[in-house]
Amino acid sequence: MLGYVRKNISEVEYHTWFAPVKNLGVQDGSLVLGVRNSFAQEWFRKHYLELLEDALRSLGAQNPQVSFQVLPAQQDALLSATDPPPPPAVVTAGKPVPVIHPAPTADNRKSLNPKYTFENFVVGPNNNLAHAAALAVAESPGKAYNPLFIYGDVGLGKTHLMHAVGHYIAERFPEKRIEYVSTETFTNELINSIRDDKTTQFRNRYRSVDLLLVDDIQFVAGKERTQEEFFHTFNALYENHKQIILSSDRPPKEIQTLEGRLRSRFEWGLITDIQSPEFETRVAILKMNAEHNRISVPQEVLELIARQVTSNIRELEGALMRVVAFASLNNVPFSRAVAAKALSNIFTPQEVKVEMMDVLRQVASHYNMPPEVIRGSGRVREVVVPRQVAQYLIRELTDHSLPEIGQFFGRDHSTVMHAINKVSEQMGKDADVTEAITVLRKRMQGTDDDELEA
Ligand SMILES: Nc1ncnc2c1ncn2[C@@H]1O[C@H](COP(=O)(O)OP(=O)(O)OP(=O)(O)O)[C@@H](O)[C@H]1O
Repeated sequence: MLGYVRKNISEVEYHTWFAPVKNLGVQDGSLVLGVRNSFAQEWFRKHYLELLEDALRSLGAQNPQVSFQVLPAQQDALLSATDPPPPPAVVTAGKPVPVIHPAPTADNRKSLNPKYTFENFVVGPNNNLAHAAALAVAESPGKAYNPLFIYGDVGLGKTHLMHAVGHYIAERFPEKRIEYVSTETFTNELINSIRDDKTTQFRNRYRSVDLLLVDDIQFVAGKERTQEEFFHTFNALYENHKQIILSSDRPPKEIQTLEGRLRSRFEWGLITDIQSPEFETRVAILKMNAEHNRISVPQEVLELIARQVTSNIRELEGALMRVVAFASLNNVPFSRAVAAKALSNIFTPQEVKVEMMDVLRQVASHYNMPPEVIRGSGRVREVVVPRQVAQYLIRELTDHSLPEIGQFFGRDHSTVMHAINKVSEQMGKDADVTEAITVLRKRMQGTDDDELEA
């Protein structure tokens, strides 16, 4: 099947998407393929389903069916070495599928962040040109665009893309030498080599690589000796058709005090920029991040975070981690209100309107039962009381009308009215109901700082 697929798509696509796929066997007449996350799952459904079915047809299948299943995370860069190991195996049709251990990190990859791969890079209108150029370079290093110059503001994925090219080449050509260096490190190493009389070693090291990735090249501005050295490194690599990728916060023509001969070299290949991601891309990045950390965060919470943090992806990821840490430390479920509170230093909490779903989730968590049960048709007291509490709090904390609340619970507005009256009567008399209302009200209005921050 893979042979068929490979003949029909580019090598880059094949390596990006198909190399990590696992065969999980046949289930109910459908071939199940394991993919790394729900983003990949959607991508496969959209772009490769027909191709895969054709591949099966070419092998004689009459009515080919293919489905995709998200594999448990294997090696996630966001998890630290001390995190517990991923779940042991996926069980499909009764048979355990062994977990595939990642290949040992090759020496030439040690300076590359394992998370920064093409697969983990969300493509949107803001970065699709840079992404396409990086893929082209990864496929034909030294031939497509040399150098590739990627520029953009802080935290928008320049380093990620550079490393992705590095991983891609390292996987396909393990013998190739790859060097990733920040301009600052390059400068410091040069200074040390001059001090220690080791400039020959320094030169040999950088001039003998197959792929040189240099981050933040704008910092060569005003450093004459570094520019001189880099000029010779550049020439040596370029003449030998070795690939160079440079990142910067601005295009070459805007780097002040950059020697003309270097500037013109930076412009020889392709210059491409990365812009700030728009809302949908930000949500997709957050979703992917949450999945990598094996945390299920409701869509509306991801959207709230994506609306608040708009320009820097590193900050966007930081905001998600903050919300996750906050919810887990305070042992409360994810909700827009909790996210707003966790991020209250970034924006003011009153900007966030409490939604019916938020209230329901908080009530469900308080009573330790699934939200659907509270919203369902059960009539036992254990369910009726939380339902009435939820309706009471929704009326108090949101702008929704009785009919709207009724609709949310699949009931009539008079039932909601009855629930609200009932809870009002019990306040101050029934200890459990009084406590539930007090605790939940505080939590959602964000006034119990002491409790949440303790
Ligand atoms: N399109 C994307 N999809 C998924 N994650 C992304 C994307 N773009 C950026 N990131 C993530 O955002 C964070 C910041 O990205 P990166 O370090 O590559 O930014 P940068 O542009 O090199 O920033 P700086 O200018 O500070 O060096 C990283 O964790 C990276 O994985």
